[in-house]
Amino acid sequence: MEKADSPPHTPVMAQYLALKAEHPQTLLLYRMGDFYELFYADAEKAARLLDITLTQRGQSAGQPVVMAGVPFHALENYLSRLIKLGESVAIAEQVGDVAAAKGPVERKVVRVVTPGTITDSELLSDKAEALLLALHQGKRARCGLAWLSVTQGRVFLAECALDELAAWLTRIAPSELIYSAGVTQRFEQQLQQLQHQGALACPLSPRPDWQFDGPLGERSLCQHLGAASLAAWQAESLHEAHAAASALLHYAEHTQGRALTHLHSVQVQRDDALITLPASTVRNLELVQTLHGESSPTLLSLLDSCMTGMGSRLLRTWLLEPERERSAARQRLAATQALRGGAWQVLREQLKGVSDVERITARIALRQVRPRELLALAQTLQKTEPLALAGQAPEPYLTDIFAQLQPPATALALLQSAIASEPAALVRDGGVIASGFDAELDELRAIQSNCDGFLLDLEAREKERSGIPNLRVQFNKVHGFYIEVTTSHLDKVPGDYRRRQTLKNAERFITPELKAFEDKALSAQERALQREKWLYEQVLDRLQPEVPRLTRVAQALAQLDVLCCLAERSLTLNWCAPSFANEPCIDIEAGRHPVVEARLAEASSGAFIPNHTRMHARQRMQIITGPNMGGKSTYMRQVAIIVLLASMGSHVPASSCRLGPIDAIHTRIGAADDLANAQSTFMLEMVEAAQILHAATPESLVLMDEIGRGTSTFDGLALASSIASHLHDKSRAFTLFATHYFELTELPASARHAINLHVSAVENGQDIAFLHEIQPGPASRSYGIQVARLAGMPASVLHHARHALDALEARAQEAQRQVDLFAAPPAPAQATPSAAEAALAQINPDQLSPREALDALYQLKGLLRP
Ligand SMILES: Nc1ncnc2c1ncn2[C@@H]1O[C@H](COP(=O)(O)OP(=O)(O)OP(=O)(O)O)[C@@H](O)[C@H]1O
Repeated sequence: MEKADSPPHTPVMAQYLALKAEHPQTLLLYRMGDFYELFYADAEKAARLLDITLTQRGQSAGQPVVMAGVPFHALENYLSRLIKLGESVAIAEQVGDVAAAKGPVERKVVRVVTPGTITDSELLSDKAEALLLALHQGKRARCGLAWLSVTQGRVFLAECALDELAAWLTRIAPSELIYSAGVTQRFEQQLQQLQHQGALACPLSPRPDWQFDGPLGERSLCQHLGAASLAAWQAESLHEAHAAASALLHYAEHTQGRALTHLHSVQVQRDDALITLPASTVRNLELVQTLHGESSPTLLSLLDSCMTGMGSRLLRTWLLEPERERSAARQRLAATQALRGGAWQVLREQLKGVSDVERITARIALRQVRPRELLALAQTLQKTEPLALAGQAPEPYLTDIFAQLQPPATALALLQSAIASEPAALVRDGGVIASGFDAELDELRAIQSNCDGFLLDLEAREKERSGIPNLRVQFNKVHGFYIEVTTSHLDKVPGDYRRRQTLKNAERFITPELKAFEDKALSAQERALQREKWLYEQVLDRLQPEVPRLTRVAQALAQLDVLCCLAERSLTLNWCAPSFANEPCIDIEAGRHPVVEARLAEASSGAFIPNHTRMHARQRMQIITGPNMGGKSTYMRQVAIIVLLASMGSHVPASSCRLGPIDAIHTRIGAADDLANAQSTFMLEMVEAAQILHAATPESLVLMDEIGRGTSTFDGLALASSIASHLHDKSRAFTLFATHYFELTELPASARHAINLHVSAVENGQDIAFLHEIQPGPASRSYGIQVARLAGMPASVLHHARHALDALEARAQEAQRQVDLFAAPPAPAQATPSAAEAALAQINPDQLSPREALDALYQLKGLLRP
């Protein structure tokens, strides 16, 4: 911007540019009076994004200064819009003394607001966590992950193989991802591809490579935990994750402008500890988003009746991170069962209006908390005290939760005595500290409030002294205190009056007594404000040691809220408690799809038809046939949803459910074209199916819906039959396989762990009615033309189709030739060895002298020549 021969920048612009140089990737909002200004390219970008006016003012370094600004009081509104657009914003405030400054007043970037590190309640969704994730490209196709929500104070670590990254990223769903600028180009492309595919819906920012320093990350984590090693957290050997943690902590602290003193725990997530839910499963089962990207109706939207944002966020985590080991699920079920007795109602009533203790606590630790948040915290802590006492329960998990609810007494007492009952929004406005908390503040305030009395008294005295009946003592911001005398009485003005201002019909005066009072009153106001700011900082200091206790209260509130929500949902929706078995099984009696059931109830369009599912070691595969619209997809999804709900420790929509160990839920459903990546529907279908065949184990649940339909009939049929055989023979996963290929119904004849099921429908003349019942055996036919009729297809087309169908069926019968789709294929032909390979096979290296070895090498090389 500054050319060699151009004049230098103005002092203000020089200061701005120095700050901007430290934040090149970030929009810099630079405080000037009542505005935050953006300059040059930032201004142009902000003008575009926020639709604010771009102006030019003056010149600096010989160039016009392009700028755009937002009023300081509307900052939060503009920030929230920028963050939603994925932008990061650095805020430079005036920190120096305006009066004392020579040249521009000192400014500093006090915080950087980024999508993954926001803490302001106004900018955060209360139902979802804002997570910052650092990703490290490790050795041998391993990745290190470290993530945190600044408002939670817990760091998560994980390591995974590169090909599992998509599933991890979908599950974590970060709001912002940082990675090293030194990763390979291929790695970076893969990340961008995940972003295109929707597995990663957040901004990606490269950070300097040196910040991804494993040993440094390990040391920083130890420091935060106050421990000598990470062994107690079983995190000492996760070197790739340590490198990610190093960048994570560096970045998070950089944005907050201070150390994260409230980081108190580290949790390692292992890929074998959680039930694998690949991105496609989360999408296909519409767990947290519909296929159209809306947040309702989904399983989460149906499940979430939590009273607090903390509860909603925890519920989402429980749903997306079910553990393979079932002790947590058992614990939650037992607690829910105890609450179902009636306590849930009372407790939920008390949880109403509870503030977001988790976020407020983090903001205390970061010293960003606002007065009204502290008031809300005090009110909540007051509530949790009786809650802790009321909730005596014989159930161990609940007893634990209630014990944690006991609020820290000192924190509560401090907040109650320190914070005014109706504090101003910001400390700088004053009126935040309660009266009675600090004698000096009370005294300064007394001077202000005695003001009115003194002025009335002075007015009366001056009226009497001067004999001017309409004399008035007043105050305005520009001229301060004055005595106003109308022109007609000017002759009576006493000699010690000094003129301050002349108006059309009056003169304004000051007296020595009034001047002395003015000095005292104005300085009292200024001093009271200073005192309040200081006291507020003192309160924050005294709250710091309480942060861990407050965090535990927050966690207990969140858990209680989720458990009460699960109790309420199970009663309202008539769900049953699942049980867990050690042997492989999925045994569901009268299962329902909860979201479809709710939709039917809402639309009053008939009752949901429950269906049973019986799968065990000797019955692992169901081949499901039947008409379109018959309910195959619904049935398969309902099984997966019930398995997932049971695994997270929720009741389930069924009359009974018994579940063996499950390590993953894989789904291959539907066909959404991936236009962004120019992958055809069929290609995508095969990619997903291939991933499943590689990953599925005998403890996995696999849903395959109409695999192979994206290509020609023979190709599709051939692929579908070989995929089914692989799942049955090799993976031996619990498989629900819905298909329109009748030929596949022959599989159970040769595959002893497979059975045929079909969805029932009845035909009445040309009409068809779906019964939505899963019944044994294959479907007799597919009713495609009847469904087309239901869809409103013109009668002439249906007539034509029916004729064509008759002809096709007749021809098929004539040409019927048994093809055994499931016969084992001959072994792939062995290629005959080449001359070089044959010669090589003859060589025994142990019997060769060095000379002979060299000769052999030349001979082999000779054989390679064309
Ligand atoms: N068990 C059930 N009880 C009541 N209604 C159901 C049931 N199962 C499905 N339905 C209704 O039938 C509709 C179609 O179901 P679904 O999409 O599962 O059919 P499908 O057999 O998979 O069809 P296609 O083969 O065309 O994909 C659902 O939207 C739902 O309204």
